[in-house]
Amino acid sequence: MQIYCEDSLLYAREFFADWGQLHFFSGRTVTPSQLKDADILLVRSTTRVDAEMLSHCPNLKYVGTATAGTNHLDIQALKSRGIAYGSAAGCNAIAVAEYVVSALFALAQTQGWQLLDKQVGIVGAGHVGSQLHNKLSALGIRTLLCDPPLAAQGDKRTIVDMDAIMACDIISLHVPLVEQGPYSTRGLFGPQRLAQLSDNQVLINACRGEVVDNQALLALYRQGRKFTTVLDVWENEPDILTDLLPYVALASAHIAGHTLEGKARGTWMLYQQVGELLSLPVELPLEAVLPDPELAAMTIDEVEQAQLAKLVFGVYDIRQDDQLFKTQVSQPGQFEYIRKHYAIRREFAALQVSAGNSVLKKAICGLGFASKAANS
Ligand SMILES: NC(=O)c1ccc[n+]([C@@H]2O[C@H](COP(=O)([O-])OP(=O)(O)OC[C@H]3O[C@@H](n4cnc5c(N)ncnc54)[C@H](O)[C@@H]3O)[C@@H](O)[C@H]2O)c1
Ligand SMILES: O=C(O)[C@H](O)[C@H](O)COP(=O)(O)O
Repeated sequence: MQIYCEDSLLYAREFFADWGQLHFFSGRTVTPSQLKDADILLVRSTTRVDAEMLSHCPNLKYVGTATAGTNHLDIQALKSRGIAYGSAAGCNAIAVAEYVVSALFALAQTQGWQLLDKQVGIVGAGHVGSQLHNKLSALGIRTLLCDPPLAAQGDKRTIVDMDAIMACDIISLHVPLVEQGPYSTRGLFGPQRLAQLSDNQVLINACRGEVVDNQALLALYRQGRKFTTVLDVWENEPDILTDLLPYVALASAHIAGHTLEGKARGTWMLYQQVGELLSLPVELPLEAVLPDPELAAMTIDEVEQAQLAKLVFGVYDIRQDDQLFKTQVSQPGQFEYIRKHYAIRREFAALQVSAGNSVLKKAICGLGFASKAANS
């Protein structure tokens, strides 16, 4: 079996090498003819799989993306060719939620907030939005969820509309890129909605760049508007609007989901899908490939913002990504370079925390850290 795999799939060799001949390719530069022998095609978000590409691959039985987003796959073309396809929904939801948590603690320090005074509006209450809601709720931070498609499907949680979201102190976007229809998200934050933001509001985009109109954002900043933005994703990646950089409080190279666990889980989910599709033995558990974390255990004795910030930054400090991005990304090729050479980042669960009492332990575990037994 010929398995063609984008070179950014972590642990592809460990999971797939026993099942066939593995061939690696580079996502942005791959040409359809390179994939002509593929039985199985495994990608991440940087490989576009469209009708033209599929027309060169007569043997293709399965296309999988080790990512949550699927907007780089032409689902209609896959269906009309009868090719099975799959994604890794939820693989990196913890990673993105922890990116946002780190952003909130970083902004709280620079802007002098108490996070408990803030209300966070979460747009898109799927895997990422729900993780974020759970983590913030564990700390007692108030959240609102907006997800009209889920509301229409009868989701039992309280779902608010965009007017309620626009009144929140912090707005965090976690929707897929939807091009058309009643729930389209392209330009969800276009010139009008962006202009409604007041100078003390925060907008976070860690979903898809095209959900926020970057030119409109730049125009508002140039007019002197002062609201805060955190951008992990950008319109037209990798050729992004670098003029925006000086105005963005925290900026990064579409790495919100790039924890080791998130990437490994994505590849492992495709391993499960191919195994099931072709009745192959699925024997390798995810844990078998993950290295032990190198993080020391930490102790906390109070649910106090500065102590929590130390824990969060001990695992992931978004300010380092921001600094690297802002100093390097304007040079040619650097957006992709930063992504490809991203440092190893673990999830909060990799850090064992000793907490002083049961209330604290509940908050710490709810945020995602592992709890260290008092006597160990
Ligand atoms: N920056 C990153 O590294 C990164 C990592 C993971 C996911 N993402 C992006 O984030 C998106 C969300 O990820 P997820 O795993 O939570 O996906 P998901 O499918 O679990 O959840 C998305 C939610 O958005 C809702 N939604 C769709 N249209 C909406 C609209 N117009 N208004 C409000 N809600 C709407 C859906 O009903 C769904 O519940 C992905 O599609 C992907 O594009 C980015
Ligand atoms: O949709 C996703 O899962 C994320 O955007 C994902 O982290 C993108 O990462 P990439 O595939 O580009 O490495």
